[in-house]
Amino acid sequence: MHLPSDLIVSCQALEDEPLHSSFIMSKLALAAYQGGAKGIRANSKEDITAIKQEVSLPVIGIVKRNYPGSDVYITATRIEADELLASGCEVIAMDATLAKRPAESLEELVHYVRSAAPHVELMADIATVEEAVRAEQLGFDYIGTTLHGYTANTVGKKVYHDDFSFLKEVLSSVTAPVIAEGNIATPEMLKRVFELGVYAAVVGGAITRPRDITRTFANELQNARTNSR
Ligand SMILES: CC(=O)N[C@H](C=O)[C@@H](O)[C@H](O)[C@H](O)COP(=O)(O)O
Repeated sequence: MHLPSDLIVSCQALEDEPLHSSFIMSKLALAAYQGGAKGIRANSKEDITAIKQEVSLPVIGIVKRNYPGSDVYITATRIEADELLASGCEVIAMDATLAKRPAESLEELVHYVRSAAPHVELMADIATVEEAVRAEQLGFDYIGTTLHGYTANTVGKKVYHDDFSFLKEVLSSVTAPVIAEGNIATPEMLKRVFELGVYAAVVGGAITRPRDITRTFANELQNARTNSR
């Protein structure tokens, strides 16, 4: 397996984010590496190429792109898969929800990548247990909880709710390695998901999105001031 059973740090900043820059993502990846990350998750061929010049960690690659008429935006079609195949990433992650896709079916996309690059592993970004089970049937190498809380039928849910009850359900429903991803906000949460039996965990915003981190501090202060009035 390309990914170690360890901490993976997501280094992503979209166009509307202040750190949007492949150079900055490469330095965030370096900081993550120096801090102890054993893998990186990154968006776009450009970012992955820059990151690969800075660190030699395995990379989970995605391409986020919106298509009209579909909610699927993480590696939605073979166009994005081709970009990732050219990026040199070790693992390609893709939306593996049951949502309507803009082009080929999930099964076709898996088959396409498998035939084009048998050495590249596949991670399924799922939102429900049903999707996790289907992803296992389709032969994904890893199943990630990435999209739980981000699809129409799971909106508002968080992976950590109820002592990670969704994660526990996924873990008991599949035998493929499970990756906890989404809203892991503290080292204690990271420790907990490994206790529960995940193979690996991806932490993003809590480490690499300073605007969001600042907001948590600012909001806490704001709330304290409001409550003391
Ligand atoms: C839902 C979606 O599009 N998630 C994306 C997937 O790659 C990223 O924006 C997240 O940062 C990543 O999943 C890590 O999660 P968090 O940043 O919460 O630790």
